[in-house]
Amino acid sequence: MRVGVFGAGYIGLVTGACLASLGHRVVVRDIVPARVEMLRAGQVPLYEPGLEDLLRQNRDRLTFTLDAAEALEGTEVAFVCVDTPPSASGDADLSRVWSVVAELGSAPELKALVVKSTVPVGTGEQIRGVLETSGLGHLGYASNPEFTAEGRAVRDFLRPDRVVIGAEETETARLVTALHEGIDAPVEVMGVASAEMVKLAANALLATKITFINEIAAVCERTGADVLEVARAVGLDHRLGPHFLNAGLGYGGSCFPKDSRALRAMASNSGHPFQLLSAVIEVNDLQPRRAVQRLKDRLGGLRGRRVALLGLTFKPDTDDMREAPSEVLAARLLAEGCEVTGWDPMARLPDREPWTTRVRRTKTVAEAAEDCDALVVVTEWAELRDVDWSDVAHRMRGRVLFDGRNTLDREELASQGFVCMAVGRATAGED
Ligand SMILES: NC(=O)c1ccc[n+]([C@@H]2O[C@H](COP(=O)([O-])OP(=O)(O)OC[C@H]3O[C@@H](n4cnc5c(N)ncnc54)[C@H](O)[C@@H]3O)[C@@H](O)[C@H]2O)c1
Ligand SMILES: O=c1ccn([C@@H]2O[C@H](COP(=O)(O)OP(=O)(O)O[C@H]3O[C@H](CO)[C@@H](O)[C@H](O)[C@H]3O)[C@@H](O)[C@H]2O)c(=O)[nH]1
Repeated sequence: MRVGVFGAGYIGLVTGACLASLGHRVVVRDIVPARVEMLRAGQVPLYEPGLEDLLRQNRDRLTFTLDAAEALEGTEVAFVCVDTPPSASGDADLSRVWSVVAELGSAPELKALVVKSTVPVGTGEQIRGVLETSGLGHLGYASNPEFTAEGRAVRDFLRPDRVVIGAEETETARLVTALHEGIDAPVEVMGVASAEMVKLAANALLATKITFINEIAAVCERTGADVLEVARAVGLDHRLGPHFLNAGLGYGGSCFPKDSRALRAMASNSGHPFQLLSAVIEVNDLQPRRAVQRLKDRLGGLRGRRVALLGLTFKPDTDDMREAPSEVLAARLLAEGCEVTGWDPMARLPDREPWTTRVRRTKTVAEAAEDCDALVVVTEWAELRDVDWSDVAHRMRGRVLFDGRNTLDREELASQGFVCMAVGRATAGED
């Protein structure tokens, strides 16, 4: 089939490359000239494991354009993969989705519009109404939410737990199902509103699970229990499962924070105060702040202290800094009068943020740690396992290591002289 993909970001590029690998001809359209030029030159404007190879292997079936008409020429299905960031009110900003809808114009071969972007429930119905009034009522409409996680997006797309297709007409559901031929996963076909809700509900539940274990961790710290032991045994209950029970510095990224706020706003708009979700959002906002407070207590104040943040991205294996807990940590530490250094192998730092200009970024962990009072592991990059920690310890003026992801071997670190703080666990290496 010939497919047009609108948006060449994380989801658009992964969708385009994966659909091409399934044998479809794909035109990817973006509005940023530099992005399209890079893609045409065979470069990938973002880091996602496996994506560059997949784009290269399928370049015969993939083209990139700035021109909406070119993306629609001969196209049977148009995918909307544009960003839906939070607006000031917390509601999702759908302006980019509406831009794509406005661009559809007359595309004689177009059979269906498929929205992959995460949108509030009811968006599909609104779009269908607009298509109807603009003479495009013959187009099929589907919601096909995407569940890939960054860092494993290609694998998630090609081997998902399920494919969700929301469509009101059988023909559209059949068309979108056919596009996924070659993917071995259950296909759940349902109404458009339900499909839109599945995406928001899944993200909210995952965010709640993380927040729940972070709350348990806080109680563990006060009572002598160890959250790793607790989470492991709790997760063995097949009704609960072991996933998303890693206590840490809070969830970040382009989805959980934005989608939980959007679901809360949507619920409020419908007259239902989603109190559980409000609590999740509040607890998560506090999580990195709590870590700064603990560090302050440990160091006896933060003014004049030097602290290194190890890992800046919201999670490993991505360059994405959207809503990364490191931002709050850096901003808080700077506000408390610390000097802050930062190490990350991949982060694309937003150059307009005031905090990024005040954090000295280093190429190695050892450089970041030079003369520091404390280190904070913010992102559990695999590279941290290969660090020569005894060398790092000798470069520091203090010995505190706050493992914000419970990822390092704290007994070994303690034997090298570190005072190893953790989330939901006792501090190791105290005299
Ligand atoms: N990133 C993820 O892991 C993920 C996972 C599942 C769902 N989603 C959802 O998918 C959507 C896209 O997320 P993303 O992370 O890929 O965003 P992104 O910001 O990485 O990419 C969006 C792209 O769309 C382009 N764009 C904006 N307006 C356009 C237009 N009118 N026509 C064509 N292109 C346009 C932007 O220039 C940008 O390149 C969001 O709704 C997000 O919530 C994201
Ligand atoms: O046990 C855990 C698991 C995750 N996190 C944090 O949660 C955030 C999100 O992690 P993850 O879910 O792995 O990454 P995303 O790429 O944001 O993917 C989520 O958001 C996407 C966008 O909607 C969805 O498609 C995915 O299914 C969903 O997992 C990160 O900051 C993680 O550090 C924890 O703190 N503890």
